[in-house]
Amino acid sequence: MTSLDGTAPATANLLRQGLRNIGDMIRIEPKRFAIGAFGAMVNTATTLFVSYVIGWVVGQVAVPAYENGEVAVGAVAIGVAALLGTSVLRFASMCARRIGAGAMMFQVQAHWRRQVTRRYLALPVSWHQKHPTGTLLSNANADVEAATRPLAPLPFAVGTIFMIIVAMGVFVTIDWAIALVAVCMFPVLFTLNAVFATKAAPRAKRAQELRAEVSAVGHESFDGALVVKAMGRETAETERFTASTEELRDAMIGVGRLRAAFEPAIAGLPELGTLLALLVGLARFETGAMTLEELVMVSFMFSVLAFPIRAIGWVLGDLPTSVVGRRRIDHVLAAAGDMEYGENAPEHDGRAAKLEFDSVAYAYPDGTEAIRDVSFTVKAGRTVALVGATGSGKSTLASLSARLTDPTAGAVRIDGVDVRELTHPHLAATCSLVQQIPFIFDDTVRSNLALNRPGIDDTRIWAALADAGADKFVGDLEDGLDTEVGERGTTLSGGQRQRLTLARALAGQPRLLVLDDATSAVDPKVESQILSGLKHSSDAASVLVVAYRRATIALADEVVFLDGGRITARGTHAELLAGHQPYADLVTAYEQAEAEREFDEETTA
Ligand SMILES: Nc1ncnc2c1ncn2[C@@H]1O[C@H](COP(=O)(O)OP(=O)(O)OP(=O)(O)O)[C@@H](O)[C@H]1O
Repeated sequence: MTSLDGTAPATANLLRQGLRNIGDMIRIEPKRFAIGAFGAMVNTATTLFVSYVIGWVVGQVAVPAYENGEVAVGAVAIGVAALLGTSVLRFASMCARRIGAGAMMFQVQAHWRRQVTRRYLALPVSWHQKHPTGTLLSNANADVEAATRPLAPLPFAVGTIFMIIVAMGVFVTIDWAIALVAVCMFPVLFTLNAVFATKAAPRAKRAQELRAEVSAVGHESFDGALVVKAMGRETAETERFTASTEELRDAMIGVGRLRAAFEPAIAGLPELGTLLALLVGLARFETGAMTLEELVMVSFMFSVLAFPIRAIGWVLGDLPTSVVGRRRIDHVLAAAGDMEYGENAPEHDGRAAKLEFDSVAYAYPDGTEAIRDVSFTVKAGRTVALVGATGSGKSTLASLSARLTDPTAGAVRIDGVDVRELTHPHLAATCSLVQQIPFIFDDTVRSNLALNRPGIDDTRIWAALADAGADKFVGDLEDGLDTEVGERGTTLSGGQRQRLTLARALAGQPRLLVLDDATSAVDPKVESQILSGLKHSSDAASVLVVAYRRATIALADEVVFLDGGRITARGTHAELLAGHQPYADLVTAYEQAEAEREFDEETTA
């Protein structure tokens, strides 16, 4: 596909793209498609055979009975046996058709969903920042379902095409005039489809966009449910959601109306064909060009074609939506900006790692220059505090340390190796970033800490909990490590959640720990205990900590002071306090804010 942005495909391309999409999906699930298509073909063959049997019974039983008044019992028995046998075969083949179609569709859906989510995980943070979660959910659900919609009726439609080909062969051998009537049906069928596709494609595109929008609005409203409630914005949020769902409803009704006009027209075609075939057949019968048996058989064939031909209408009717869905999936799959990992996994002795920033600059995709010419080192086993006013670039530096993103200039090195050269497992095992907003999975405490990483047993989990100051509260939980913590850890306090995410990082025994304001919700005394414990433990990791509290900052071996994305001062806390006024002002302001907060808490308690 040339365009990957989910735009409405031109009508001329739609059929080609839709068929290519179907071809791709058949290549994904050839066996299940083969089962469904084989079932459909056997089913249509039995349907055609019934036409033949009925024609034969009319010729061998009904006509002699009418003319001579005698019933040929043997012929009746053969007819009944043939009809019963084909009924059994029809039942079995219909099962194969339906099972093959359903299994194929769900397998292909699972395939696309895996591809899309794998891609999401490979794409950089900058890509995710531009794509709302609701839209991503819509890509993985609504778009995947839209792309695979033609698969449900596909084997039936393939069987129908087979049926038409066989029927055409029969018509041609019986009489050219009857064959002509059948042939005339197909140009009408394709003209109808072209008209439908022209009108449906832009509507289908809009409907898929709106599905994504509804999903994004819904996700945001549910995610921010507490803010919505606290601010009394329920009505406004409901109206916002209602507006987008109503637009989606109208778009879907628009597509439905078109289908409602298209499908009956397709279904009506064979009925018209049957009528025409009867008229032409009668005329040909009277001239002696056709026998009565042939006339009955041909009329019956036209009438049994009426229903299956709808399956072609269903597939064609789903094509515009499926092409739009597939384009939206391809848009995700083709998204660029992968973070390639290197091949280097240097040997180490398990002791703390050295982190080095060498003339690092970073600009966000929108052009905001967050970091400029930053150089400093966190020596092995040392603690460095990053201090700076809001927006000075602290979180950006923390993200660069853990390689959530790459610098636009300069290099970040761990133990002297550029982080871009390290393998992903090596980097993940070496460096742990703990962010201010903790993310807790809807699972047990144990699973949240271990995250299926090898070698993390209960002993290590309890040790990590102790280092993070979380062992006591986890020990007090009714089910201990087996306690389910709810979605995003809703059953825990903010400070408890932060301590669990810190313990999760520590359980992996990283050699470099990056704390981005990761203990802000923890009591200041406990925070100091945790950080001084980390600093003094025997297997101490190097620590880069974004800090706001004086006690935390004072624990650091060195302070790096950031202003507007640049380092404007470095030294110990005492040196900067005495010699760098902007630093002294900021730390004093932090201290006052902290004192006021504590006073407020004490007076409200
Ligand atoms: N996703 C983003 N896209 C564009 N600009 C961003 C993005 N994230 C941060 N910035 C900008 O980069 C600069 C540095 O932001 P950063 O979050 O690193 O600062 P910070 O020192 O951690 O701030 P705070 O103390 O408020 O957390 C700011 O000007 C900010 O507006």
